[in-house]
Amino acid sequence: MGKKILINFIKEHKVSYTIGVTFMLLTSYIQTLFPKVLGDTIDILKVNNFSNKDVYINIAYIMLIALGTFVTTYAWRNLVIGNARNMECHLREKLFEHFEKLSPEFYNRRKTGDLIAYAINDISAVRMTFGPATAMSINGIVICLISIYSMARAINWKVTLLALLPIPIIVLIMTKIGGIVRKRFKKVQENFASISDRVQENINGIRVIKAYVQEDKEVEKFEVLNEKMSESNLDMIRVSSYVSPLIEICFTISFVLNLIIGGNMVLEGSISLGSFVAFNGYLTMIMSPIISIGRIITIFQRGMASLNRLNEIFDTEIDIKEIEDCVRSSIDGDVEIKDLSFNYPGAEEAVLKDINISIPKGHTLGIVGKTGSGKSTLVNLLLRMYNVPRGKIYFDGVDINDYELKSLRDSFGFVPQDNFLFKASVSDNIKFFKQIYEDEEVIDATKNSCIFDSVMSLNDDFNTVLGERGVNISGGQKQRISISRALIKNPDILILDDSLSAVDTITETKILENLRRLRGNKTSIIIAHRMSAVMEADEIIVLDEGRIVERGTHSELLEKEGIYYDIYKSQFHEEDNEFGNEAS
Ligand SMILES: Nc1ncnc2c1ncn2[C@@H]1O[C@H](COP(=O)(O)OP(=O)(O)OP(=O)(O)O)[C@@H](O)[C@H]1O
Repeated sequence: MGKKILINFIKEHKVSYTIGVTFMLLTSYIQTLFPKVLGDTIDILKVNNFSNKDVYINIAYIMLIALGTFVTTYAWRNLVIGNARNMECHLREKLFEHFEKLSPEFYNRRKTGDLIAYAINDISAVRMTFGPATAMSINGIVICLISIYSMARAINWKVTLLALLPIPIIVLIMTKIGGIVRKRFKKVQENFASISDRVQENINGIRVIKAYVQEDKEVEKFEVLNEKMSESNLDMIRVSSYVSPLIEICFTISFVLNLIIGGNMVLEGSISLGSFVAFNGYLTMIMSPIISIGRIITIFQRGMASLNRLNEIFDTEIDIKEIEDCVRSSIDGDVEIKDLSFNYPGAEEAVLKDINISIPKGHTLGIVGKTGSGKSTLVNLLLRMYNVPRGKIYFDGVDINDYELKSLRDSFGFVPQDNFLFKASVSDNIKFFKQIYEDEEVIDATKNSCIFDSVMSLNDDFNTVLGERGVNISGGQKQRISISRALIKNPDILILDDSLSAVDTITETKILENLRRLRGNKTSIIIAHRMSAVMEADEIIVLDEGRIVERGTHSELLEKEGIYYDIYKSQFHEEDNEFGNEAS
């Protein structure tokens, strides 16, 4: 898939690539004219009473060569290297698009740092391969071919081949070293991913780390990773450092051979001094691309390793798929769950068992139960965060799998348990960057979720920029801003997953009153640990180990004197005690 994206990109840009490569070939050709003109000039100057005109003509040639090299290099660099930058941008965009489509399950399995490394390092390594390394290869091959041919013409094939004798040895060394570099580079990338993962985790969890005084321990752990990273880099450098000196030695041998044989030929008069100078000019010219072979091979090896890593991600199937003729309309509000059982991918035990629920449009369902009983899993399935078997969940009589994902999820206003705020203004966090809402609507949403006064007391009220993950406001304020984000949508189905847990009981009562007023004819699902949040619901289900063990209205459940009754009693007993203590 990653390779396919690249091939398609190259096909789409074939015109600019063709023009770019043509200019590149032209540059290489023009560059190889220089040693010949220089040799000719020396032969002219060597003669007594040389013609000034001939020298001026050759100087003009040299100037033209410089100008030609400048113009053609400028053109190909803009086209080929420019295309490589565009390719990088295109690849990153595709990767991000792919990331957005992958299910939460994928992110449960992967390390964040790893994914960041894909988006930064690997894509950059691919760009280097298809930009500078490809350009250097083409340029090098052309220069080498023309130079070798010109060397043979300047002296002869025998001396040329003798001078080039060390080159196959150089290529062999390069290929061997390249293989080792690739393996060691993979290790570097893996270590980089671990480092970026740790940094990310530490930044996100800095409060917990500080609260548990774990800073020194974390620094120690980081040092171990950093050492490993440095070690793997040094391992790579240890091998790649051989490259330049080995090549230098090989070329020195070439020059010595050439000096002995070519110098003697000049002395014997079988070749002119100009031809000897031109020959050496070509040999020097070959040196640069041959020296670059090491770098080029390393870039190619890295690029291929990165492309393989990217391919692995691009080939990760988007496991939540839409059918072809999917329903593109939004949900009206009827929810029907039939005999639903669910296992997390790869898990043996079901976390939901034989769930049957019917929520007519406009009703409110309350869900309570011990932690880990499956409440969040149930609402996540309603949003199809995981695949749901056919015939288990229906909205307005239509199977969940028949809905277009966008229409399905757009019908919900979801406040997840681990609500998330962006590093953006309060207003943008509520609108979710959609400029379709009026300021009045933002204000109403905050009033209904009882956060308006708190927002107005912020430095820049609705324009106050929240810290990453909303750190400059309290947990309860964060929850209420997240509720505002759901309410402004006026969704067909509202889901609050334990979203009132950090709100005091008086504010909770106000928010619930507002919800009842606003959502008279709309469906709502409220998950809560505090019974006060679900007491008014049309139906309450009690989950225990993935099963519905009790259901009914608040008063029906109290009459049953089961789990619900026990939790209710314990909570209200606590509150009575609290009030009692306060009064005393
Ligand atoms: N991504 C996951 N992969 C595998 N198992 C999971 C995953 N998410 C949750 N579980 C497991 O599924 C069970 C139900 O979890 P869930 O989050 O639905 O419970 P919950 O009732 O919402 O709990 P809480 O009240 O603490 O939020 C738990 O045993 C949990 O360990």
